[in-house]
Amino acid sequence: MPSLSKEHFDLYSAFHVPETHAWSSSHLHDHPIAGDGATIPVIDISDPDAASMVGGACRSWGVFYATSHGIPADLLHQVESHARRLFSLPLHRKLQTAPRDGSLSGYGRPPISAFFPKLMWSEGFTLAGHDDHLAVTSQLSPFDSLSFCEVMEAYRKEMKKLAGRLFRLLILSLGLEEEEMGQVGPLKELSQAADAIQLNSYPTCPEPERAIGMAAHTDSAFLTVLHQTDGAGGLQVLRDQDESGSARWVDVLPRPDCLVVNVGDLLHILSNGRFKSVRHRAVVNRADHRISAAYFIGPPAHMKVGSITKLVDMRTGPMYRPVTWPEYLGIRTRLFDKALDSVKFQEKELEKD
Ligand SMILES: C=C1C[C@]23C[C@@]1(O)CC[C@H]2[C@@]12CCC[C@@](C)(C(=O)O1)[C@H]2[C@@H]3C(=O)O
Ligand SMILES: O=C(O)CCC(=O)C(=O)O
Ligand SMILES: [Fe+2]
Repeated sequence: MPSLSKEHFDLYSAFHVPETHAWSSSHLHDHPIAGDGATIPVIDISDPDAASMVGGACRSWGVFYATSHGIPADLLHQVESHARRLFSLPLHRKLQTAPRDGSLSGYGRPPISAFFPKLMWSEGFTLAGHDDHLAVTSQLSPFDSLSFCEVMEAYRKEMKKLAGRLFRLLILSLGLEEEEMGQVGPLKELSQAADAIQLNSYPTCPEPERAIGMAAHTDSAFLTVLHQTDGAGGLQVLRDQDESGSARWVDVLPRPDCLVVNVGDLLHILSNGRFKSVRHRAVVNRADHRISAAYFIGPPAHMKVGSITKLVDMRTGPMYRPVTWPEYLGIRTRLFDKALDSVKFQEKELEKD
C-alpha cells in the first residue's frame, strides 16, 4: 500500500483546513468578485446566428454557456455518478492508480499543483487520449472499471463530436470559408484530434474562505467543454478590466441544460490572439460536494499550431511561434502562466506609411 503522507490528507473527513491546504488571502482575493452586472453569454449553438455569437463570446469573454449541445442528459448523469463512485473509494486505493511509465492517466494532482506552495481542495482523475484506461482503473478492483470506462468512452466520443461542431462555428466566425476549414486544426481529421477527460472532485470544505479548489490558470488545449454538477457552483472566470480599471472574478454558476465552453492557449495562438484564453479557477463551499468533468480537445500530437495565415497581418507577422501540444505542455511545466508569453514574438515596429 503506498504510504499516506500528510500531503495526502483525506479531504472528505476534514473538520478544519490544515496548513498544507490553507492559502494566503492575497492568492484568494487577488481580484474582487463581480456583482450581478456581468453575464456570461448563453448561446444556443443550433441557432442560425450561432457562429457570430460564439465568435463574439470567445473574443470578448473566452467563455460561454452552450445549449442545444446534443450531449444526452442521461450520459452526463452517468459520468457524474461514476465519478462520484470513483472518488468515494479509500484514498490508498485511488493512489494505486497514480499515473506512471509516461502515461498521464490516473488519480492525482493536476500539473499546475506543482507551482503553488499550498495544496488544492480537490482531487483529480485524468483519462488522457489513448492510454489504457481499463488497465489503470482495473487496479481499483472490485470497482466496476468496465462500466466506468464504457461511460467515459461514450462521453469522450460525444464530446469530440460537439467539439467539432464548436470548432466549425469558431472558424466560420473568423471569416474563413467552409472549404478552407479543412486546413485548420482538428477539423482536418477530427478522429486525429488529441483529447483528454479530467474528472474533478471538490469535497465540501469546513473553511472555504481559506482554501481553493483549483488555482487560477488557463487551459492549454484548443477548447475545454465542462459539465458541472447542479448546486452551489465554484467555477469563476477572470473578466478583464471594467470601467473601474480592475479585473473581476465572475461566477460561472451551473445552469440547466448548459455546458461551459472555454478557450485554451492553443486556440488563442491559432486565432492569432483573437480568441481569448480565459483565466479561471474553482472555489469551494461548505454544502455541496461538487463534481466537474472537463473535456479538453487539442491538435494531434505531431501537429504544430501556428496562427491561421489569413488572420495574420503580413506587415507584423504572426504573434506566436508554432508549437505542438506536447511541446507546449512541456513549456508550461517549466513556465506555467508565462508559457503563452514565452512563445510570443516580440512586437515589430510598423514603419510609418
Ligand atoms: C491534457 C491535459 C490538460 C491538462 C494537462 C493534461 O495533460 C491533463 C490534465 C489537464 C489539467 C486539468 C486541470 C487544469 C490543468 C491546467 C492542469 O494542471 O491539468 C489542465 C492541463 C492543461 O490544460 O494544460
Ligand atoms: O471544476 C471546474 O469548474 C474547473 C476545472 C478546470 O478548470 C479544469 O479541469 O481545467
Ligand atoms: Fe481549467
